[in-house]
Amino acid sequence: MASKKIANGFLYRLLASSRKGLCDNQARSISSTCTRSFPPQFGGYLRTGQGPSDVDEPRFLVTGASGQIGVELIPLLRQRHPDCVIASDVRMNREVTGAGPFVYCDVQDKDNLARIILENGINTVVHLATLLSAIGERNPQLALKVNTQGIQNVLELAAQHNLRVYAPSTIAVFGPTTPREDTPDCTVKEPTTMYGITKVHQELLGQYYSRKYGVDFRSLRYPGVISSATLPGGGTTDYAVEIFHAALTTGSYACFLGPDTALPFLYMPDCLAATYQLMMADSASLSQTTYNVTAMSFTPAELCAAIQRRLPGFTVDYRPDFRDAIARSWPQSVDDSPARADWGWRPAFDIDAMTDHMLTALDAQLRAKRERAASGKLRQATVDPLLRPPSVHAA
Ligand SMILES: NC(=O)C1=CN([C@@H]2O[C@H](COP(=O)(O)OP(=O)(O)OC[C@H]3O[C@@H](n4cnc5c(N)ncnc54)[C@H](O)[C@@H]3O)[C@@H](O)[C@H]2O)C=CC1
Ligand SMILES: CC(=O)[C@H](N)C(=O)O
Repeated sequence: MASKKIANGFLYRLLASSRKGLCDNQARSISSTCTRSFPPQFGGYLRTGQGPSDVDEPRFLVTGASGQIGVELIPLLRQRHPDCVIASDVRMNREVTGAGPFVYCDVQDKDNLARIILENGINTVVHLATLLSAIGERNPQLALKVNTQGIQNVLELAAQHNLRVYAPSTIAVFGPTTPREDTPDCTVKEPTTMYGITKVHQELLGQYYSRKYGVDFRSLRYPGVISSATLPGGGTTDYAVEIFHAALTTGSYACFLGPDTALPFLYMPDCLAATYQLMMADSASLSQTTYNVTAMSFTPAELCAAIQRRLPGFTVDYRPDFRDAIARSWPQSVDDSPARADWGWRPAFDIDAMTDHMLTALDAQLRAKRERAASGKLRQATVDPLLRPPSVHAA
């Protein structure tokens, strides 16, 4: 055991030195060869827990589980890893809490986080707790606190207890000085929002803990995520979800972005597929800790036209507010070729496939809601979390 640790420490130094000269974000996670140990001089509560990382089966703690991504990622993880997923948040969401264990966890409270992790034999943290871009601009101090303290606590505990960490990043790490078309992974990152600043901090910190302590840290830089199960939590890309609800309820929508503000997007089944694929990927295949992923790019006017082709009476009027300026500081499209090359990422939904499926899924939900309201019963719709349409990006 001792000699294995020394060998790993040596391997770590060797890898670290051979990585000099690479772009930071291209530097390979040392966890590929050093997943189960970290430098022996690391102190604190090292190895006082249950040693959960000695078992192969992942045991997940998901923070921020009541949000847009968590509500759909939790059922997928529970389907694949029965009895191995604990959801947590500072607010309850019946869709998450109703179907498995849920604990209250404010990610700013490191002791409580540590207690949940150790008492439940957690070896993998899926860190989703975040304040998004628009809500973050309304309360930048809170966004700074929650977003930076949360990831710092998670990574510290990961180093101390040998946990794997998946924490999504965002296209909000890019800013007005970044090339806006086909934005690569490794480029200028000078965001203008507090959310973006905290996510650059997260990306760099994850990379640092990976290199220095061997933490298996992985991240996807999501674009706007579109989904039908729950409303998004206060971002700039939320219009692309709200517009579908409006199309099926009132038949008109007041869009807070201008008609020609293009952004990249992912439909939730693709987001879940990418997330799970990266989390389960062989670490030897990963050449960086954070990857761009994308499936489509469109403007509000293009999305409106796609909906109008299916619902001809639908109308949109444009009332751009501060979120339009945020959106215009982000990429219009991103280059995700490293994700495709390293772990075989391929999206399945383009704008038409996504629009068809969103309208069908939301319509079914609205009907079910009306039926439930009429009968006074509570029933949950079940969806296949990794639903695939006829492949549109097969090449
Ligand atoms: N939904 C999207 O379009 C995108 C999401 N992402 C990333 O995906 C992750 C999840 O995002 P969403 O689910 O969309 O966000 P969301 O806003 O829907 O959910 C975030 C959750 O975090 C919880 N939370 C807030 N403060 C907390 C605290 N102190 N302790 C514990 N929980 C707290 C909230 O209650 C909420 O349920 C985030 O890291 C976000 O940056 C990245 C790009 C796009
Ligand atoms: C792109 C994101 O990170 C999020 N959806 C937001 O708009 O803040």
